[in-house]
Amino acid sequence: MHVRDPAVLRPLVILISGTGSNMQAIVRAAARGRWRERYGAAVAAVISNRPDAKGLAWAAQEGIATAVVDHTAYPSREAFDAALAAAIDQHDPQGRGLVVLAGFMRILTAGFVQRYEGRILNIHPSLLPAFPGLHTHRRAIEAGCRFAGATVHRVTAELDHGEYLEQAVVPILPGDTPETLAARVLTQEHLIYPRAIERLLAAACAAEG
Ligand SMILES: Nc1nc2c(c(=O)[nH]1)N[C@@H](CN(C=O)c1ccc(C(=O)N[C@@H](CCC(=O)O)C(=O)O)cc1)CN2
Ligand SMILES: NCC(=O)N[C@@H]1O[C@H](COP(=O)([O-])[O-])[C@@H](O)[C@H]1O
Repeated sequence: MHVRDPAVLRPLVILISGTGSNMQAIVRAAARGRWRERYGAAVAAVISNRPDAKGLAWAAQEGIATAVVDHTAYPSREAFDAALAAAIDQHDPQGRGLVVLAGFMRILTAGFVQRYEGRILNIHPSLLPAFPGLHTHRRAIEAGCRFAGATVHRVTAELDHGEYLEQAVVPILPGDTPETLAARVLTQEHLIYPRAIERLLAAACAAEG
């Protein structure tokens, strides 16, 4: 007898700009952790602002819906964000899911952030509040830091400023380059991002059923 898949009440729409290794870690964690059965959650789509994002092909091979909203095709941030929101809403028409930034490299407007009222997550490759913005690993090394890491946080209009949900710390080793440090941090990112998402899903289920 075919058992109907449980309804997806909480779609996860993942935004990427490149490799999408965090997206892949989330997809794997969702399957391994049976998020659909346990929380009514599933990765509904992977959307990129860059047509050449390698993560799109991986997601498509997994049978996940993909889309490109190319930021270079729009005259303003507001126009891009409006097109991005329309693409997201196709996969979460009830607005009950999460928008998961995973290596997504565009600053979102305040209007976009307000539209998703606290349902946008991001992973940032530093121990916030240290080193918001770009080139975090080079900056940490140049600052002589002994530790680096990553932060999962809620997205606000202010860059890399929202509530922290998870953090991971790694040592900066003698001779580290931005590339060697990035690889060490990325390993931890792949652990804390799925963990943060699952905690939010479990809490939402407990609160809403
Ligand atoms: N409103 C917000 N938007 C975004 C946030 C946020 O916290 N609030 N997080 C970022 C992710 N991010 C760091 O974690 C980040 C991404 C991109 C940039 C940036 O300067 N982008 C440039 C373009 C860079 C490029 O295309 O390579 C830009 O948008 O002009 C800074 C931080 C995602 N959005
Ligand atoms: N400011 C955003 C940012 O720098 N995000 C960073 O992009 C890298 C690649 O992610 P990916 O392998 O998941 O595409 C990750 O280290 C992520 O923290």
